[in-house]
Amino acid sequence: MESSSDATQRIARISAHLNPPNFQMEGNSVLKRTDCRAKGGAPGFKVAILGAAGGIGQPLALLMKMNPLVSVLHLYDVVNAPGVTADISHMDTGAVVRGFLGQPQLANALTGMDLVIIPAGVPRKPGMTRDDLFNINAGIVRTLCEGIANCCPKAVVNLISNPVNSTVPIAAEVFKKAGTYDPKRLLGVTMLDVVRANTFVAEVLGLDPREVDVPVVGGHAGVTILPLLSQVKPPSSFTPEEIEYLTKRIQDGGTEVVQAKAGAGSATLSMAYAAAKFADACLRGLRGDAGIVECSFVASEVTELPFFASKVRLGRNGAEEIYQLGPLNEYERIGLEKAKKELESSIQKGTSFIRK
Ligand SMILES: NC(=O)C1=CN([C@@H]2O[C@H](COP(=O)(O)OP(=O)(O)OC[C@H]3O[C@@H](n4cnc5c(N)ncnc54)[C@H](O)[C@@H]3O)[C@@H](O)[C@H]2O)C=CC1
Ligand SMILES: O=C([O-])CC(=O)C(=O)O
Repeated sequence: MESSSDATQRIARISAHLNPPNFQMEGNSVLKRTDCRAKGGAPGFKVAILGAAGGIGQPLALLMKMNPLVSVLHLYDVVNAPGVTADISHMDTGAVVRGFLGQPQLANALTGMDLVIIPAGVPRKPGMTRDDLFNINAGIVRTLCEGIANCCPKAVVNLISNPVNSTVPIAAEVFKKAGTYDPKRLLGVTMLDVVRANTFVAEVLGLDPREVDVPVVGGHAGVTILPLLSQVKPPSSFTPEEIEYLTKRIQDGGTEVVQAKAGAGSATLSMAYAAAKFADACLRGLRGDAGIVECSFVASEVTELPFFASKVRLGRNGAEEIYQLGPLNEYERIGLEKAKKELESSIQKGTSFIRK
Protein backbone atom coordinates (compact mmCIF):
# COMPACT_ATOMS: atom_id res chain seq x y z
CA MET A 1 0.00 0.00 0.00
CA GLU A 2 1.46 3.40 -0.98
CA SER A 3 1.43 5.95 1.86
CA SER A 4 0.17 9.45 1.16
CA SER A 5 3.74 10.81 1.56
CA ASP A 6 5.01 8.24 -1.03
CA ALA A 7 2.29 9.41 -3.38
CA THR A 8 3.17 13.06 -2.79
CA GLN A 9 6.85 12.33 -3.54
CA ARG A 10 5.95 10.39 -6.68
CA ILE A 11 3.79 13.25 -7.94
CA ALA A 12 6.59 15.72 -7.12
CA ARG A 13 9.04 13.56 -9.14
CA ILE A 14 6.69 13.50 -12.14
CA SER A 15 6.08 17.24 -11.86
CA ALA A 16 9.83 17.91 -11.77
CA HIS A 17 10.24 15.87 -14.93
CA LEU A 18 7.57 17.89 -16.68
CA ASN A 19 9.03 21.20 -15.60
CA PRO A 20 9.20 23.35 -17.72
CA PRO A 21 5.84 22.06 -18.94
CA ASN A 22 6.04 23.68 -22.35
CA PHE A 23 8.41 21.11 -23.81
CA GLN A 24 7.30 21.90 -27.35
CA MET A 25 8.83 25.37 -27.15
CA GLU A 26 11.99 26.24 -29.05
CA GLY A 27 15.19 25.70 -27.04
CA ASN A 28 13.21 24.47 -24.05
CA SER A 29 13.20 20.74 -24.48
CA VAL A 30 13.08 18.23 -21.60
CA LEU A 31 12.17 15.25 -23.75
CA LYS A 32 14.40 15.76 -26.75
CA ARG A 33 12.84 15.20 -30.16
CA THR A 34 15.60 12.62 -30.83
CA ASP A 35 14.30 10.60 -27.85
CA CYS A 36 10.92 10.19 -29.52
CA ARG A 37 10.17 7.45 -31.99
CA ALA A 38 9.95 9.14 -35.42
CA LYS A 39 6.60 9.08 -37.21
CA GLY A 40 8.31 8.89 -40.60
CA GLY A 41 7.34 12.31 -41.91
CA ALA A 42 3.55 12.58 -42.20
CA PRO A 43 2.60 14.07 -45.58
CA GLY A 44 1.14 17.55 -45.45
CA PHE A 45 1.99 21.22 -45.34
CA LYS A 46 3.97 23.29 -42.86
CA VAL A 47 1.97 26.25 -41.59
CA ALA A 48 3.00 29.12 -39.29
CA ILE A 49 0.64 31.47 -37.47
CA LEU A 50 2.21 34.80 -36.46
CA GLY A 51 0.21 36.35 -33.62
CA ALA A 52 -0.93 32.90 -32.54
CA ALA A 53 -1.69 33.85 -28.91
CA GLY A 54 -4.21 36.55 -29.83
CA GLY A 55 -7.97 36.65 -30.09
CA ILE A 56 -7.89 35.37 -33.68
CA GLY A 57 -4.63 33.43 -33.33
CA GLN A 58 -5.83 31.00 -30.66
CA PRO A 59 -9.02 29.70 -32.30
CA LEU A 60 -7.22 29.77 -35.66
CA ALA A 61 -4.45 27.59 -34.19
CA LEU A 62 -7.14 25.19 -32.95
CA LEU A 63 -8.76 25.00 -36.39
CA MET A 64 -5.45 24.57 -38.23
CA LYS A 65 -4.46 21.79 -35.80
CA MET A 66 -7.69 20.06 -36.90
CA ASN A 67 -6.87 20.43 -40.61
CA PRO A 68 -5.68 17.08 -42.04
CA LEU A 69 -3.62 18.90 -44.71
CA VAL A 70 -1.34 20.36 -42.01
CA SER A 71 1.61 18.21 -40.87
CA VAL A 72 3.54 20.87 -38.91
CA LEU A 73 2.03 23.90 -37.15
CA HIS A 74 4.31 26.66 -35.84
CA LEU A 75 2.77 29.08 -33.33
CA TYR A 76 4.64 32.38 -32.98
CA ASP A 77 3.83 35.37 -30.78
CA VAL A 78 5.63 37.97 -28.70
CA VAL A 79 3.63 36.87 -25.61
CA ASN A 80 1.96 33.70 -24.28
CA ALA A 81 3.11 31.38 -27.08
CA PRO A 82 4.20 28.67 -24.58
CA GLY A 83 0.75 28.30 -23.01
CA VAL A 84 -1.13 28.24 -26.30
CA THR A 85 1.38 25.77 -27.75
CA ALA A 86 1.19 23.40 -24.78
CA ASP A 87 -2.61 23.53 -24.88
CA ILE A 88 -3.04 23.00 -28.65
CA SER A 89 -0.30 20.32 -28.74
CA HIS A 90 -2.43 17.99 -26.59
CA MET A 91 -5.06 17.66 -29.33
CA ASP A 92 -4.93 14.15 -30.84
CA THR A 93 -4.84 15.30 -34.46
CA GLY A 94 -1.99 14.76 -36.93
CA ALA A 95 -0.13 18.08 -37.01
CA VAL A 96 3.02 18.42 -34.90
CA VAL A 97 2.87 21.72 -32.98
CA ARG A 98 5.85 23.86 -32.01
CA GLY A 99 5.87 27.22 -30.23
CA PHE A 100 8.13 30.23 -30.74
CA LEU A 101 8.30 33.24 -28.43
CA GLY A 102 9.65 36.65 -29.37
CA GLN A 103 11.75 38.11 -32.16
CA PRO A 104 14.87 35.93 -31.58
CA GLN A 105 12.76 32.85 -32.42
CA LEU A 106 11.03 34.33 -35.50
CA ALA A 107 13.53 32.84 -37.97
CA ASN A 108 13.06 29.31 -36.63
CA ALA A 109 9.29 29.80 -36.61
CA LEU A 110 9.38 30.64 -40.33
CA THR A 111 12.06 28.39 -41.79
CA GLY A 112 10.61 25.72 -44.09
CA MET A 113 7.01 26.99 -43.98
CA ASP A 114 4.66 26.52 -46.96
CA LEU A 115 1.96 28.88 -45.65
CA VAL A 116 2.28 31.78 -43.20
CA ILE A 117 -0.89 33.27 -41.71
CA ILE A 118 -0.56 36.69 -40.04
CA PRO A 119 -3.16 37.84 -37.51
CA ALA A 120 -0.55 39.82 -35.48
CA GLY A 121 -1.38 43.37 -34.47
CA VAL A 122 -3.79 45.48 -32.47
CA PRO A 123 -7.57 45.34 -33.00
CA ARG A 124 -10.08 48.23 -33.09
CA LYS A 125 -12.00 49.70 -30.17
CA PRO A 126 -15.38 51.45 -30.60
CA GLY A 127 -15.03 54.76 -32.46
CA MET A 128 -11.90 53.72 -34.34
CA THR A 129 -11.54 53.01 -38.06
CA ARG A 130 -9.29 50.22 -39.32
CA ASP A 131 -6.96 52.94 -40.63
CA ASP A 132 -6.47 54.13 -37.01
CA LEU A 133 -4.53 50.87 -36.50
CA PHE A 134 -2.01 51.77 -39.21
CA ASN A 135 0.60 53.39 -36.97
CA ILE A 136 1.08 50.27 -34.82
CA ASN A 137 0.29 47.47 -37.25
CA ALA A 138 2.33 48.77 -40.21
CA GLY A 139 5.57 48.30 -38.27
CA ILE A 140 4.53 44.84 -37.01
CA VAL A 141 3.69 43.66 -40.54
CA ARG A 142 6.95 45.09 -41.90
CA THR A 143 9.06 43.18 -39.32
CA LEU A 144 7.21 39.90 -39.85
CA CYS A 145 7.43 40.18 -43.65
CA GLU A 146 11.17 40.88 -43.44
CA GLY A 147 11.40 37.58 -41.57
CA ILE A 148 9.39 35.81 -44.28
CA ALA A 149 11.61 37.28 -47.02
CA ASN A 150 14.70 35.97 -45.20
CA CYS A 151 13.49 32.57 -44.03
CA CYS A 152 10.67 31.28 -46.27
CA PRO A 153 10.51 33.52 -49.38
CA LYS A 154 8.48 30.92 -51.30
CA ALA A 155 5.73 30.62 -48.68
CA VAL A 156 2.18 31.69 -49.48
CA VAL A 157 1.24 34.53 -47.11
CA ASN A 158 -2.30 35.09 -45.78
CA LEU A 159 -2.37 38.61 -44.33
CA ILE A 160 -5.15 39.33 -41.82
CA SER A 161 -3.72 42.30 -39.83
CA ASN A 162 -5.63 45.55 -40.40
CA PRO A 163 -5.85 47.81 -42.24
CA VAL A 164 -5.61 45.08 -44.92
CA ASN A 165 -6.00 47.72 -47.68
CA SER A 166 -2.62 49.13 -46.54
CA THR A 167 -0.84 46.14 -44.92
CA VAL A 168 -0.88 44.11 -48.18
CA PRO A 169 0.88 46.94 -50.08
CA ILE A 170 3.34 47.18 -47.15
CA ALA A 171 4.11 43.46 -47.42
CA ALA A 172 4.53 43.76 -51.20
CA GLU A 173 7.06 46.59 -50.79
CA VAL A 174 9.02 44.67 -48.14
CA PHE A 175 9.22 41.64 -50.45
CA LYS A 176 10.19 43.84 -53.45
CA LYS A 177 12.98 45.42 -51.41
CA ALA A 178 14.26 41.96 -50.46
CA GLY A 179 14.00 40.77 -54.09
CA THR A 180 11.58 37.96 -53.15
CA TYR A 181 8.22 39.43 -54.28
CA ASP A 182 5.88 37.02 -56.00
CA PRO A 183 2.47 38.72 -56.26
CA LYS A 184 0.74 35.35 -56.58
CA ARG A 185 1.88 34.37 -53.09
CA LEU A 186 0.66 37.43 -51.20
CA LEU A 187 -3.02 37.24 -50.32
CA GLY A 188 -4.98 39.72 -48.19
CA VAL A 189 -7.68 37.87 -46.25
CA THR A 190 -11.14 39.28 -47.05
CA MET A 191 -12.91 35.98 -46.48
CA LEU A 192 -14.82 37.30 -43.46
CA ASP A 193 -16.67 39.71 -45.74
CA VAL A 194 -17.77 36.76 -47.89
CA VAL A 195 -18.69 34.69 -44.81
CA ARG A 196 -20.80 37.57 -43.49
CA ALA A 197 -22.36 38.24 -46.88
CA ASN A 198 -23.34 34.57 -47.27
CA THR A 199 -24.87 34.60 -43.78
CA PHE A 200 -26.85 37.85 -44.11
CA VAL A 201 -28.06 37.10 -47.66
CA ALA A 202 -29.16 33.59 -46.62
CA GLU A 203 -31.09 35.13 -43.73
CA VAL A 204 -32.97 37.48 -46.10
CA LEU A 205 -33.65 34.73 -48.66
CA GLY A 206 -34.60 32.13 -46.04
CA LEU A 207 -31.83 29.77 -47.25
CA ASP A 208 -29.10 27.73 -45.59
CA PRO A 209 -25.91 29.92 -45.71
CA ARG A 210 -23.97 26.92 -47.01
CA GLU A 211 -26.01 27.08 -50.21
CA VAL A 212 -25.25 30.77 -50.80
CA ASP A 213 -22.23 32.30 -52.52
CA VAL A 214 -21.81 36.09 -52.60
CA PRO A 215 -18.76 37.59 -54.33
CA VAL A 216 -17.37 40.50 -52.30
CA VAL A 217 -14.83 42.65 -54.12
CA GLY A 218 -12.81 45.85 -53.58
CA GLY A 219 -11.07 45.91 -50.22
CA HIS A 220 -11.59 45.35 -46.50
CA ALA A 221 -12.87 48.57 -44.90
CA GLY A 222 -16.21 50.40 -45.04
CA VAL A 223 -17.22 51.42 -48.57
CA THR A 224 -14.31 49.49 -50.09
CA ILE A 225 -16.19 46.29 -49.16
CA LEU A 226 -18.42 45.82 -52.21
CA PRO A 227 -20.80 42.85 -52.23
CA LEU A 228 -22.00 41.99 -55.74
CA LEU A 229 -25.59 41.05 -54.95
CA SER A 230 -26.42 40.87 -58.67
CA GLN A 231 -24.08 37.84 -58.86
CA VAL A 232 -25.38 35.89 -55.84
CA LYS A 233 -25.63 32.15 -56.25
CA PRO A 234 -28.24 30.73 -56.41
CA PRO A 235 -29.47 33.53 -58.72
CA SER A 236 -31.74 35.76 -56.61
CA SER A 237 -33.44 39.11 -56.93
CA PHE A 238 -33.62 41.69 -54.15
CA THR A 239 -35.78 44.74 -53.55
CA PRO A 240 -33.98 48.14 -53.41
CA GLU A 241 -34.55 48.12 -49.62
CA GLU A 242 -32.98 44.66 -49.30
CA ILE A 243 -29.99 45.76 -51.38
CA GLU A 244 -29.48 48.85 -49.21
CA TYR A 245 -29.85 46.85 -45.97
CA LEU A 246 -27.55 44.01 -47.08
CA THR A 247 -24.82 46.23 -48.54
CA LYS A 248 -24.67 48.36 -45.40
CA ARG A 249 -24.78 45.36 -43.03
CA ILE A 250 -21.94 43.62 -44.90
CA GLN A 251 -19.85 46.82 -45.05
CA ASP A 252 -20.42 47.51 -41.33
CA GLY A 253 -20.12 43.89 -40.14
CA GLY A 254 -16.79 44.53 -38.42
CA THR A 255 -18.08 47.64 -36.67
CA GLU A 256 -21.19 45.72 -35.51
CA VAL A 257 -18.89 43.28 -33.65
CA VAL A 258 -16.55 46.02 -32.35
CA GLN A 259 -19.53 47.83 -30.83
CA ALA A 260 -21.04 44.66 -29.35
CA LYS A 261 -17.67 43.76 -27.77
CA ALA A 262 -17.63 47.28 -26.27
CA GLY A 263 -13.87 47.75 -25.95
CA ALA A 264 -12.89 44.06 -25.75
CA GLY A 265 -11.66 43.91 -29.36
CA SER A 266 -13.08 43.02 -32.75
CA ALA A 267 -14.22 39.85 -34.53
CA THR A 268 -12.05 36.92 -33.46
CA LEU A 269 -14.13 33.72 -33.65
CA SER A 270 -15.85 34.35 -37.00
CA MET A 271 -12.49 35.66 -38.27
CA ALA A 272 -10.66 32.52 -37.16
CA TYR A 273 -13.34 30.47 -38.95
CA ALA A 274 -12.97 32.60 -42.10
CA ALA A 275 -9.14 32.48 -41.96
CA ALA A 276 -9.17 28.70 -41.51
CA LYS A 277 -11.57 28.34 -44.44
CA PHE A 278 -9.34 30.51 -46.62
CA ALA A 279 -6.12 28.78 -45.49
CA ASP A 280 -7.69 25.40 -46.26
CA ALA A 281 -8.52 26.64 -49.78
CA CYS A 282 -4.89 27.81 -50.20
CA LEU A 283 -3.58 24.42 -49.04
CA ARG A 284 -5.91 22.53 -51.39
CA GLY A 285 -4.62 24.80 -54.18
CA LEU A 286 -1.00 24.09 -53.19
CA ARG A 287 -1.83 20.36 -53.26
CA GLY A 288 -2.96 20.77 -56.87
CA ASP A 289 -6.74 20.47 -56.44
CA ALA A 290 -8.61 21.98 -59.40
CA GLY A 291 -11.24 24.72 -59.31
CA ILE A 292 -10.48 26.34 -55.93
CA VAL A 293 -11.87 29.87 -56.18
CA GLU A 294 -12.14 32.40 -53.31
CA CYS A 295 -12.17 36.19 -52.97
CA SER A 296 -8.91 37.82 -51.84
CA PHE A 297 -7.18 41.24 -51.86
CA VAL A 298 -4.27 40.75 -54.26
CA ALA A 299 -2.03 42.53 -56.77
CA SER A 300 -4.43 42.96 -59.64
CA GLU A 301 -5.13 44.40 -63.07
CA VAL A 302 -8.89 44.08 -62.72
CA THR A 303 -9.09 47.86 -62.15
CA GLU A 304 -6.53 50.65 -62.58
CA LEU A 305 -5.49 50.17 -58.92
CA PRO A 306 -2.43 48.02 -58.12
CA PHE A 307 -4.37 45.93 -55.56
CA PHE A 308 -7.99 44.88 -55.52
CA ALA A 309 -10.09 42.10 -53.99
CA SER A 310 -11.90 39.81 -56.41
CA LYS A 311 -12.34 36.13 -57.08
CA VAL A 312 -9.02 34.33 -57.55
CA ARG A 313 -8.21 30.75 -58.50
CA LEU A 314 -5.85 29.18 -55.98
CA GLY A 315 -3.27 26.73 -57.27
CA ARG A 316 0.21 25.34 -56.68
CA ASN A 317 1.71 28.85 -56.83
CA GLY A 318 -0.95 30.77 -54.88
CA ALA A 319 -3.35 33.10 -56.74
CA GLU A 320 -2.82 31.71 -60.25
CA GLU A 321 -5.72 33.46 -61.96
CA ILE A 322 -7.58 36.63 -61.08
CA TYR A 323 -11.12 36.90 -62.36
CA GLN A 324 -12.72 40.03 -63.81
CA LEU A 325 -15.65 41.52 -61.89
CA GLY A 326 -18.31 40.47 -64.39
CA PRO A 327 -21.38 42.56 -65.22
CA LEU A 328 -22.28 45.13 -62.54
CA ASN A 329 -25.61 46.91 -62.10
CA GLU A 330 -25.90 50.69 -61.66
CA TYR A 331 -25.88 50.46 -57.82
CA GLU A 332 -22.69 48.37 -57.91
CA ARG A 333 -21.00 50.66 -60.46
CA ILE A 334 -21.54 53.65 -58.14
CA GLY A 335 -20.26 51.56 -55.21
CA LEU A 336 -17.18 50.59 -57.22
CA GLU A 337 -16.26 54.24 -57.86
CA LYS A 338 -16.55 55.04 -54.11
CA ALA A 339 -14.53 51.95 -53.21
CA LYS A 340 -11.73 52.79 -55.66
CA LYS A 341 -11.41 56.35 -54.35
CA GLU A 342 -10.82 55.21 -50.77
CA LEU A 343 -8.72 52.22 -51.78
CA GLU A 344 -6.34 54.36 -53.79
CA SER A 345 -5.27 56.42 -50.78
CA SER A 346 -5.04 53.39 -48.44
CA ILE A 347 -2.82 51.56 -50.95
CA GLN A 348 -0.69 54.68 -51.42
CA LYS A 349 -0.30 55.04 -47.64
CA GLY A 350 0.95 51.47 -47.31
CA THR A 351 3.34 51.71 -50.25
CA SER A 352 4.92 54.98 -49.12
CA PHE A 353 5.37 53.65 -45.56
CA ILE A 354 8.14 51.42 -46.94
CA ARG A 355 9.34 53.58 -49.85
CA LYS A 356 9.75 56.79 -47.81
N1 LIG B 1 -8.78 40.74 -42.20
C1 LIG B 1 -9.85 40.66 -41.45
O1 LIG B 1 -10.95 40.36 -41.94
C2 LIG B 1 -9.77 40.92 -39.98
C3 LIG B 1 -8.64 41.43 -39.44
N2 LIG B 1 -8.55 41.63 -38.07
C4 LIG B 1 -7.30 42.19 -37.57
O2 LIG B 1 -6.47 41.14 -37.04
C5 LIG B 1 -5.56 41.69 -36.10
C6 LIG B 1 -5.52 40.85 -34.83
O3 LIG B 1 -6.75 40.89 -34.16
P1 LIG B 1 -6.95 40.11 -32.75
O4 LIG B 1 -6.42 38.74 -32.84
O5 LIG B 1 -8.34 40.35 -32.33
O6 LIG B 1 -5.97 40.98 -31.81
P2 LIG B 1 -5.30 40.52 -30.43
O7 LIG B 1 -4.75 41.74 -29.79
O8 LIG B 1 -6.25 39.69 -29.65
O9 LIG B 1 -4.12 39.57 -30.90
C7 LIG B 1 -3.04 40.04 -31.63
C8 LIG B 1 -1.83 39.21 -31.27
O10 LIG B 1 -0.72 39.71 -32.03
C9 LIG B 1 0.41 39.62 -31.21
N3 LIG B 1 1.47 40.49 -31.70
C10 LIG B 1 1.64 41.82 -31.53
N4 LIG B 1 2.79 42.21 -32.09
C11 LIG B 1 3.35 41.11 -32.63
C12 LIG B 1 4.54 40.86 -33.34
N5 LIG B 1 5.40 41.83 -33.62
N6 LIG B 1 4.79 39.60 -33.72
C13 LIG B 1 3.93 38.60 -33.46
N7 LIG B 1 2.80 38.77 -32.77
C14 LIG B 1 2.52 40.01 -32.36
C15 LIG B 1 -0.11 40.03 -29.83
O11 LIG B 1 0.80 39.61 -28.81
C16 LIG B 1 -1.42 39.30 -29.78
O12 LIG B 1 -1.29 38.01 -29.23
C17 LIG B 1 -6.01 43.14 -35.87
O13 LIG B 1 -5.21 43.99 -36.63
C18 LIG B 1 -7.43 43.13 -36.41
O14 LIG B 1 -7.86 44.40 -36.81
C19 LIG B 1 -9.56 41.29 -37.24
C20 LIG B 1 -10.73 40.76 -37.74
C21 LIG B 1 -10.95 40.58 -39.15
O1 LIG C 1 -13.71 45.49 -37.85
C1 LIG C 1 -12.56 45.23 -37.46
O2 LIG C 1 -11.81 46.05 -36.94
C2 LIG C 1 -12.05 43.84 -37.66
C3 LIG C 1 -12.35 43.43 -39.04
O3 LIG C 1 -11.61 43.74 -39.97
C4 LIG C 1 -13.63 42.79 -39.30
O4 LIG C 1 -14.29 42.30 -38.36
O5 LIG C 1 -14.02 42.77 -40.48
